[in-house]
Amino acid sequence: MHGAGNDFVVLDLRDGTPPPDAAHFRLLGDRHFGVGCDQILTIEPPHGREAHARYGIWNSDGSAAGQCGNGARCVAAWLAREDTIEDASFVLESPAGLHVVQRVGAERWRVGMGVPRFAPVQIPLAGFDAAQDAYEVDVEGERIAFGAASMGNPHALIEVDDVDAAPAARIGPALQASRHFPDSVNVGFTEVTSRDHIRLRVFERGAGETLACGSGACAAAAILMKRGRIDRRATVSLPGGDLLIEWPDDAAGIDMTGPATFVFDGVLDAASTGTAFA
Ligand SMILES: N[C@H](CCC[C@H](N)C(=O)O)C(=O)O
Repeated sequence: MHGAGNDFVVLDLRDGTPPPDAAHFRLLGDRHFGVGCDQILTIEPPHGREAHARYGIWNSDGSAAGQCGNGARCVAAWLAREDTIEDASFVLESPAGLHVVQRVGAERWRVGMGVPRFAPVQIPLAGFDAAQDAYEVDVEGERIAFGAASMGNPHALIEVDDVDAAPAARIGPALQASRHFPDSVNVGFTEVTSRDHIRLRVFERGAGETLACGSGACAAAAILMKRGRIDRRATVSLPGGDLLIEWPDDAAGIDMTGPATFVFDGVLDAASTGTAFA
């Protein structure tokens, strides 16, 4: 499946199949020796009673993640088809919490992504005590100014004049390796084009630059909305497609709306996980 070009292998593990180990996740994510994807999404029985199912997120380098916005929409679409869910909306559980998901079109879903967090300790961002609209650190001899937020996973955002010319492949890994981000970080580069539209590229933790990052779009919009740079309803244009982000006020959760597309279905051989995927 993919969400605006951010592609996934979805593993339905609700039959009790044990999740793959990190090596298998890396193999699944490998575009030459495996299936190939940015992240693997595991579907498991929920821990609580409110949710229909729980999803886990594994980057293609095998590392675990706390949130995946594009993945949430794909899991919702998978479950709606697999379990023939007729309800207009239902609840999913992720490592970041509970999310109401709602089909708003043939292949379009709205996801309640929760309240963004800005305290350095919640991101985590080391070396700063209190939340700031902008931080500055030295990276590779360059002074980098950025905003930071967590959607259940860490995000840094750098404003640029031309997003196409952003040094994502250089500054992305350098910021990820910085002592300021003990859990690494997803690095967004954004160009504000109007009060209700931004362009965004994201060099993701554990996957490199992807065609779209849902939690990154939420974090970028929240940082810019908090700075007063854009309105509380904005379109985020990523290389793989557009996402609509709505954040009525600082205490509210963020709603993200965007596509979820099936690519193919299959069953992995028993040597790997013996599980269906799409
Ligand atoms: N690379 C991210 C996880 C995937 C997020 C992204 N694909 C999304 O749609 O939010 C991390 O390690 O936090």
